[in-house]
Amino acid sequence: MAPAKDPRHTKAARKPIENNRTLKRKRNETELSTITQRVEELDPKVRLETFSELPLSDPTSSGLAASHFKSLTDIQSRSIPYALKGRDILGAAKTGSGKTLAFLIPVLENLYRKNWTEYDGLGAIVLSPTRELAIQIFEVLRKVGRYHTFSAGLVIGGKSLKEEQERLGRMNILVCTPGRMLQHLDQTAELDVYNLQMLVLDEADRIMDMGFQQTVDAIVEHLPKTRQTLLFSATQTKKVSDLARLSLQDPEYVAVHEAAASATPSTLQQHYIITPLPEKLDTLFSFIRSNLKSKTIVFMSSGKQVRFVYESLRHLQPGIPLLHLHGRQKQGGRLDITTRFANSKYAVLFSTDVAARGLDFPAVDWVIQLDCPEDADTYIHRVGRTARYERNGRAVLFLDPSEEEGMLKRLEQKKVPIERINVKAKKQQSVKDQLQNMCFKDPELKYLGQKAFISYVKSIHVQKDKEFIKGEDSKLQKNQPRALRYMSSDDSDEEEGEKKTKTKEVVRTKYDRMFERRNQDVLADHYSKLINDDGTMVDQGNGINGDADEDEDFLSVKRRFTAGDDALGGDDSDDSSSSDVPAADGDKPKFGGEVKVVKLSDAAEPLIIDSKRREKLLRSKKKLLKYKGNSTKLIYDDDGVAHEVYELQDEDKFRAGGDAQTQRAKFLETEAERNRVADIEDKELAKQKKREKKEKRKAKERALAEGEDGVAVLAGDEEFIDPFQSDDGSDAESADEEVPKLSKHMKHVSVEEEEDSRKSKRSKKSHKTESKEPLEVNTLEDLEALATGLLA
Ligand SMILES: Nc1ncnc2c1ncn2[C@@H]1O[C@H](COP(=O)(O)OP(=O)(O)OP(=O)(O)O)[C@@H](O)[C@H]1O
Repeated sequence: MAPAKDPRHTKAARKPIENNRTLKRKRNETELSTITQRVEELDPKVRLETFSELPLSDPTSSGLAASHFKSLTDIQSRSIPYALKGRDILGAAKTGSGKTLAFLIPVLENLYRKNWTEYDGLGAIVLSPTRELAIQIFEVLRKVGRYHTFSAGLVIGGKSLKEEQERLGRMNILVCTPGRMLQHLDQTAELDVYNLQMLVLDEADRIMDMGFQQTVDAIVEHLPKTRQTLLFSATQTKKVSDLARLSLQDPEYVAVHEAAASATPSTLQQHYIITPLPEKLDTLFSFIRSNLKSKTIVFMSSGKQVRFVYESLRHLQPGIPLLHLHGRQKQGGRLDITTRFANSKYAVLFSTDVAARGLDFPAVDWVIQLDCPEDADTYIHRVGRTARYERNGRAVLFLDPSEEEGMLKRLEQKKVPIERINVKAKKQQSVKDQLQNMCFKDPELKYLGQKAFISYVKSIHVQKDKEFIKGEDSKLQKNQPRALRYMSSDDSDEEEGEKKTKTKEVVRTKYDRMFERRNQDVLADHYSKLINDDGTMVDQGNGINGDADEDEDFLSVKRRFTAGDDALGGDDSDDSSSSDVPAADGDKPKFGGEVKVVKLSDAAEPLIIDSKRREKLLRSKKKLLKYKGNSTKLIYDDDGVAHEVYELQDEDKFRAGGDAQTQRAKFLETEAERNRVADIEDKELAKQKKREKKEKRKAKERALAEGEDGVAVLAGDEEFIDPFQSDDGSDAESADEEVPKLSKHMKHVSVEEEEDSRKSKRSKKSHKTESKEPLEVNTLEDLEALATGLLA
């Protein structure tokens, strides 16, 4: 007997399904053509008030409604119509004014109207300068784009390249950081950008500045020229050269705040206080104590500053949760911190400029700038973390007397209204004595203080705008260690010290005497290396100059150095003392130690070296090839003189091989095949090397485990972290893969500090033997949990 037919498969049953599909397709086609027509008819000069007035697709409209977005902000109503019409945009609007939707809606809509499907490949790239901001943009995209069928990916590193590579080929929209994007464009065969329709740069001025210059230029080289480009920032670049670099076509400049009285939100109250360097921590602590029911971000100039201030104040237990964020933390930890801060009602977040741009923490009450920002734009972005989207907020800038005039002038030029206020003397608390005691008791803290001081001096030294620091006296004063000053309990001593510095007399403060006592603690040696007899700083190997704690953001304060710049006196033969701290124009580096650059005089275009990490990267042959231009095939004649191929070839013979185009195509084809084969071999080789390395590491770990007797070894003097060891993150990737070890004596040490310590120890093999390695092994998660568990 023939089996009964599944009723769903009968002709009669199939018909309605097909009808449904056809109907749906027809509906979609009609919807598409209606929207397309509405977009064509849209007059971008007419100010619309609500999203419903815009010609948007159903999925976008539903996504906006589900996310409770109804009315348009100024920048949205002025830029979205142009962007929908396919125009390139230069969008500038105050912080917190809704720029993210101003570019995400056109991305979704323009791809939708083009009927973009998974088979069309990558349609749009959104670049963000930091990982945190990329994550945030991606979240907004997921929210408003939830009813679309596009696939979207977040490419920010932190995962294995391979894992990301496998997925990239299927993506329609990518939100990414420039470095990782370029890595994929260079290495991921599955990533095809030939069809790319849109490129978006959020915080465009930052992405276009010198920290990212090379990367962005290299990314753009990969992309098709005919595409739509959208640039957004609160502080926008209008430089023709920048626009040319991105091949912008007749861009529409939408500057919402250009005509406004101020460049910052009107709901933001801005003040500054004059607080000499030695009193900053007292003032900060007093401020925190008086604002326990607030959510505050405190910005500082470097990761080391952040760590020292965080550790110091944590020990003082001000009575509010403290968090800290800087670029050298692991990705997972950073994400955890931003999420915790976002979800906190009351907390203080100490941060570098990694959190200065774009981050949309809800309900931040105060932004404190403990260290003066490098320029007025950075000021604007930092204070923009509060008073977002019509909310109120307050910002206080701490200025050393030497910084007042210069900074105020720049803020005025940028239309930033700021008023001076004074600290109430009654509320001012001094924490000097407590900090001094803590530093005596806890060498870790003292060490952090020293590192913070070094990085502070360095941040002043590389400050682009030298006018901030006026006159030699103020420079001297500024260069005095904030952290070290806290170790002196005697104010009069300190003042005296300053006066004497001016008259070049040698003063022996209590603090000096303290360090003169030999073997007082593990840092005695380091201190004497650090401070010369005359009290000036000296560079020790990788000391000040090689001490690279910078996150991506910090790169931006460095001045540009082109390869082969004679004024630098670079010597590429010595890697060990290479530095990312450039000398003042035409000057010798201030703190001794030579500034080293890779010489690339034969580079096709000047190579910009603006960070140590970049310098290292560029030492790899593969990377360097990029700057050498295309190679040319040369043929030598009988006299050994090199000629271009065509010079020696007979024209008739050449023509016999077919026309130039065919020959070129043929040549490219054979070369591509050759490369493909070579590529496969290379990859196999790389895999094999990786396997061998892994096996070696495992064997080493096994040997170590067998040698352990379960007793933790306390680090002695010689094992202690050398402050002059570079922790520039050059081995960050390998460190990521390793299981961190925690020495039991380091009770309060943070995860990153532990990381630094491990790296230093690894590179200081001569100072220790295997058996002296700290024995307690934890997973990274354990360590992070431990670090966060230590929060006050
Ligand atoms: N049309 C809107 N209606 C209501 N809220 C909005 C609207 N557009 C944006 N927002 C909200 O305003 C806040 C700030 O938006 P967004 O982060 O896009 O600002 P921004 O201009 O990019 O700021 P920044 O310059 O600091 O990067 C967000 O919380 C966002 O949800």
